[in-house]
Amino acid sequence: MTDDRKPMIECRGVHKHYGDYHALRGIDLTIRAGEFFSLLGPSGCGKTTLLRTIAGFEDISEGAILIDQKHMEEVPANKRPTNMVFQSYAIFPHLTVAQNVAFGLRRDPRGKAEKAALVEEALAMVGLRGYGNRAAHALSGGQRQRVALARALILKPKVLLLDEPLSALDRKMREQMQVELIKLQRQVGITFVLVTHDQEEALVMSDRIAVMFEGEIAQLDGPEALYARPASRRVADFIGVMNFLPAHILGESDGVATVEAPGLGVVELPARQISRANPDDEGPTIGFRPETMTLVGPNQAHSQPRETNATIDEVVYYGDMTYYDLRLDGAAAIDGKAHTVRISMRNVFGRDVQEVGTRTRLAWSPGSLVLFR
Ligand SMILES: Nc1ncnc2c1ncn2[C@@H]1O[C@H](COP(=O)(O)OP(=O)(O)OP(=O)(O)O)[C@@H](O)[C@H]1O
Repeated sequence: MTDDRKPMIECRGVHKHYGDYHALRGIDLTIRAGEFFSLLGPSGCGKTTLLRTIAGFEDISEGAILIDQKHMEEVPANKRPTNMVFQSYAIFPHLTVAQNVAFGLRRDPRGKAEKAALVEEALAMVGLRGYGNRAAHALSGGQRQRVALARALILKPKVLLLDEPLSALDRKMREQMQVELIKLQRQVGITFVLVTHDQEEALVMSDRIAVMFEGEIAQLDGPEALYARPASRRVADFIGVMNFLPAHILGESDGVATVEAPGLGVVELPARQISRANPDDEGPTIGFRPETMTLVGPNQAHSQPRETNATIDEVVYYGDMTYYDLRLDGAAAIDGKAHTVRISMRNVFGRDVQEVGTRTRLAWSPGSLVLFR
């Protein structure tokens, strides 16, 4: 899919050093106008640093950052067309909700009545219409974060930068706010850049995601591509659960690799299922997601092209789902190791959860495999 929306944020060869520490190592990135973009990675990977350099809270050591096609080198944070929402809501508990939101307009020359109307509009946007006179200290965590959002949006920035804005909320509230943030972003059309270490949150909310490790972007893709075709084992491991089996490459022609993997036999994988070379990886590996293979009962029909016999080693019941750890038949024959893989099955009415020790069949398709090489 081509995207002809204009670039809103461009990072060109951005490096950041803190003394001897090299926190950003050559970031090249274009975020388009109106995109919901996430920076995702483990603690310390540099995602917050990157966000803060875009905001202008940190200088960069090398490279360039452009916002709305203008160089930001000489532009201080308060003159950039960006606004930031922090993890800790940073609202003033002794002020009312409306006073907190109006704080975003403190340097704005408009009159009192006009400002009050803008405050009302911003509160309506975040679902807090009529809350203006409440005391901020009496709000719930989710409501406080809405106030912080309203305060950031009232200035109508071109870019909203969000630094783990939902991480202080409990799970239910977080999921609710995720959906509301998506709706809000569509409604206002502002470019959102979200920093998160929560892969599920990034998948749920983003148009595109940059996965970062150690100051570098490991992969930049849409959620589905990132999940289905991770560029390396490390990305695959960070985004959800993936099974890995050592693979033996028997041959390759016209971009199609013929590969043997323990328990799976010989498969042919086209180029789109082969992930780019990655220096971290140890030897060729086959990967697949737990939900791409299915347990089938002794007489049960299935429509998958391939089948492997297996023994159930472990069962973990989650209510809506069950995870099964399986030992694949024939797996040990190849390298003498018993390879276990994890399969997830949605629990449906009328289908029993299988027990440990049960012999079973596993139905699968080569189309769900990824080769890392
Ligand atoms: N002001 C600073 N001085 C020195 N080192 C810093 C400074 N700010 C960040 N760092 C280091 O840079 C690295 C990246 O930090 P950053 O906060 O960007 O990571 P992160 O991916 O956002 O992680 P987290 O989710 O834990 O905040 C870390 O190792 C951190 O210790």
